[in-house]
Order: sequence, then C-alpha cells, then structure tokens
Amino acid sequence: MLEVSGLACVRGDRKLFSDLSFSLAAGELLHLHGHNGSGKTTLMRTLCGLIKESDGEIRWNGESIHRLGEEYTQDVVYIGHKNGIKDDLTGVENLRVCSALDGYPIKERQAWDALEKMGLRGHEDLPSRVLSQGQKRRVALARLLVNQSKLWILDEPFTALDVAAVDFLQSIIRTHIEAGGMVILTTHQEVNITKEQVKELQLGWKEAGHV
Ligand SMILES: Nc1ncnc2c1ncn2[C@@H]1O[C@H](COP(=O)(O)OP(=O)(O)OP(=O)(O)O)[C@@H](O)[C@H]1O
Repeated sequence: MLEVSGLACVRGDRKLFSDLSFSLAAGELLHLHGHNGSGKTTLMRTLCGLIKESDGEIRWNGESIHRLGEEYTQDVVYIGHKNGIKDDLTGVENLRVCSALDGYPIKERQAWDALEKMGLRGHEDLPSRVLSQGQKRRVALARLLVNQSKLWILDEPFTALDVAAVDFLQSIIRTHIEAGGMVILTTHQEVNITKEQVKELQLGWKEAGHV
C-alpha cells in the first residue's frame, strides 16, 4: 500500500503542488492528469524518492520511503520519458544493466527473450543509437518484463509506440494490475482496465478552456 499525505513540492521558486493526499492499494492504477508543467513528472520522481518533498509524507506499507531506502526502491520501477538507455550499449546490454541496477539481475538469455517479446527480434544486439525512437522505447519498457517490482511508475509510456506495441503494453499493465501490482502513470491514452481498478488524480488548473 502506498500512502501519500499532505505532500508538497517546490521547484525553483514555484510551489507545484501542496496538501496532496491519496493512497494506492494492490491491484490499483493511478492515472495522473494535468496540463504541461503542472508537476506530473515531479510528482512521479518524488514518489520514487528521486526528488525530496518539501512537506508531507510518503509511506510504503506503513513506513516512510526514506526510512525504507533500498527496500522501497527495489519495489519500484520508474520509466521516465527519457528512456534511460545508453546509446553505445545494445538492447541486451541496456536491459541487463538496468535490471541489475533495479536489483533484479538477469542472464543474457532472459534479456534476449524479453526483447523478442517486445517485438525487437533481430535488433537485440545492435547499438541502441541506431534504433528508432519507438524501438528505444521498447528496450526501456522491456524492464517491465524482467522486473519483480510491485509499483510501476510510468511517465508517458505509450509515447512513440505503434499500435501493436501500445496493445502489448496495455496487456502487460492489465496483467500486472490483475496480479495485485500497482501502476502510476501519465498518458493521454485510455488505459484498458476495469474502471473500479483506476483512480484519477488531477494536478494544476481544471478550468475549462485552459490549455
Ligand atoms: N530543477 C528544476 N528547477 C526549477 N524548475 C523546475 C525544475 N524541474 C522542473 N521544474 C519546473 O516545474 C514545473 C513542473 O515540471 P514537470 O516536468 O513536473 O511538469 P509536467 O506536468 O510533467 O509537464 P509535461 O506535461 O510538460 O511533461 C515546470 O514549470 C518546470 O519548469
């Protein structure tokens, strides 16, 4: 269970959000909404422990995430809109490095299998610099197939993906939720899971006409 209470975050001299409270239980997905610059990425990075909140508390199974440290970070996988992959490494190498850093080291064979499932057959051992944007995204998302983290935090995960890859990502998100996992994401895409499993959170203004 993730519990957020009275959370506030300041970037530069601006307060992005304050007094933010919500919880997320096993088998639930939180869909974050908000205009550009409303603080969605900042909130996701704060929930990962990468940005320090200026007020409030984030608890994981009743304990502060800062007190839990690595015990918490091993339960979380964060995929930001920058894919976090190195151009000079192949897909296989990138996936193995990321998985090891996530705390779930994998064998070379597992990396090849995961990349094949992500539709990258024939591209597994090319340097990532020669891959298309959508292919790089697929390499980054392959982490979800080899990771046992309970909480997935995904910043615009569908960006650059074609229809088949969007469908595949929808299916792995659905499977993760049905298995009792949790997902926090921002996307302009409808997520195809049962409405009862989805919570919505709006950051920033809500006035009609605001763009
Ligand atoms: N290190 C920083 N120093 C100062 N301001 C920052 C910093 N990082 C982010 N900001 C500002 O915080 C605000 C929120 O940024 P954030 O990336 O969280 O928004 P977002 O809702 O994810 O936006 P988008 O929809 O465009 O991706 C922006 O105005 C941004 O310029």
